[in-house]
Amino acid sequence: MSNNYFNTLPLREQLAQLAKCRFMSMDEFSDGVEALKGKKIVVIGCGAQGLNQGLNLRDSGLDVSYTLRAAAIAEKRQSWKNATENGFVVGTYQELIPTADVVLNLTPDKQHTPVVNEIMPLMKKGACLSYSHGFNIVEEGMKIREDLTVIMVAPKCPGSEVRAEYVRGFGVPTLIAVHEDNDPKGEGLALAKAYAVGTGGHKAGVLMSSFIAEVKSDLMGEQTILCGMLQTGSLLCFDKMVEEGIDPGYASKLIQYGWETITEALKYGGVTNMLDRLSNPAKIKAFDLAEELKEIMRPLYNKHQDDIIDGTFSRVMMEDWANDDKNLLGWRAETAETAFEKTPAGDVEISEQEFFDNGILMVAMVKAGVELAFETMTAAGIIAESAYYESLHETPLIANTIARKKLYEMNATISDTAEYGCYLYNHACLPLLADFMKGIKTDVIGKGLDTTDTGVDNARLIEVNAALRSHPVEAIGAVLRGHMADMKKIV
Ligand SMILES: NC(=O)C1=CN([C@@H]2O[C@H](COP(=O)(O)OP(=O)(O)OC[C@H]3O[C@@H](n4cnc5c(N)ncnc54)[C@H](OP(=O)(O)O)[C@@H]3O)[C@@H](O)[C@H]2O)C=CC1
Ligand SMILES: CC[C@](O)(C(C)=O)C(=O)O
Ligand SMILES: [Mg+2]
Ligand SMILES: [Mg+2]
Repeated sequence: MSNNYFNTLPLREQLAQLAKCRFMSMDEFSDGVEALKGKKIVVIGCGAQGLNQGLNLRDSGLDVSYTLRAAAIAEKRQSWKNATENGFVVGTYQELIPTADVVLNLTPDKQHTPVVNEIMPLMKKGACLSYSHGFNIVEEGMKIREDLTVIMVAPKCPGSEVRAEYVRGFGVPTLIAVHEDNDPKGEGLALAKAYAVGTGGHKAGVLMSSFIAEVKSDLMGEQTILCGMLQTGSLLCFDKMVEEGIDPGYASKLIQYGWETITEALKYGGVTNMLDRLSNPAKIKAFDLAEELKEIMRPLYNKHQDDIIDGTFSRVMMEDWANDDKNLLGWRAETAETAFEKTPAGDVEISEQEFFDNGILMVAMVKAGVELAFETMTAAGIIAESAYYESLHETPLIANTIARKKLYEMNATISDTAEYGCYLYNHACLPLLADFMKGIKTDVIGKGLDTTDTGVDNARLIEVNAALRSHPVEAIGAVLRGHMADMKKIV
């Protein structure tokens, strides 16, 4: 029976845990991966995070092997292929867990309780168990053997991009935590820091966080701006363009590659830079559309955050787990049947600037989603640094997956937990924006403003520019991006 750990805490402790967030300076990682050198790291699960984190850790000089459930080995499943084709040792729980110094639990959240109950008896005394998301500890109240160290190293990024950014010589923002109930030898922090260096996270930024702060922000970011907004925006923008007579192939390409292009500007220079890429009339138009979108969607963002904080979201999702993922699988099938997903990107040239000029509504949706998610998280007690990584910085990393193979790739790469939350949001947001979309024409999605006159009212432009620059996500973003010297250009 799950026992929501967060809900057992007094408000005072809940607020303290939500506010746990300290940006760690680079010199705190001067020991590199030393704390993990010579230790046997055994990863359970070779999926999105498992494979990509393992590749990074091995490239960082660490001893990594995979333990998979017997069926995965016997049936040579994709996870077995992922591990063996990349030259990793693969073994059963009985073969590898007893020798492990550190076990990385990178199985789906739905499986954490049975998996941890199965492997815990096999773990040697004083070993370490690691998670990349706090759901099992916080939302299910999992209790871990007292002699085991429990840590979390959570990349704020889809598994595929954890690897891609590492290979580029960069990394992805990462939250680390040591479970206060399980740090018997006081080595949890050293292990978590070495693990973060091993995945390359220290090059992008690492926050000293808590299991609670990570869960309550991660669930919010993934359900709203990161996956939900991009899914809803893709479907609404595509259908509107086709309805208005835009070539479906062009519409498909503008969206599939547009999110990546416009959010690359976001990654480098925040919301301000993204809007500065528009002409002055288009910037003002995008600003006004975003203000309208924020007003319409704010109650939905608040509901998602409220349901995450009080455990309603987790309870409802776990009911679906108990019902064999009926909703998750149904919504996944529905998404596959959408016109956007079924229309290949056309063989048409779209310049980098054209994605901005013809995607004014997409720019507005990203602005509205990033700002709303940031505002809602910080209002719920999440600290600005964490909210920035979970809203603004991760959006382009999700957009990279859509550029590869549309919503299919995004939903296949993110966790099942995130996918479920994305569909939940999409189901609520599509009807919520129906009236708003009635007023949308091709000047803001598909064709661009039909004027060559780029004149604007000075006072209004000054007001818009000041508002852009004064949003709190911009201030914290400038500081955190200042630590991202190794960030590499993707588009
Ligand atoms: N996906 C992402 O980008 C992110 C995920 N996370 C977190 O990382 C963790 C892993 O998620 P993710 O990488 O998406 O997972 P995936 O669904 O991509 O991979 C699941 C892996 O676990 C194995 N597995 C599934 N069920 C079981 C089971 N009952 N027993 C043993 N192994 C099992 C699968 O192997 P097989 O089915 O072949 O046996 C596969 O190897 C989660 O806690 C998630 O919240 C955190 C940040 C981002
Ligand atoms: C955005 C979804 C995510 O939290 C992630 C990639 O960070 C997940 O759970 O997959
Ligand atoms: Mg996440
Ligand atoms: Mg997540």
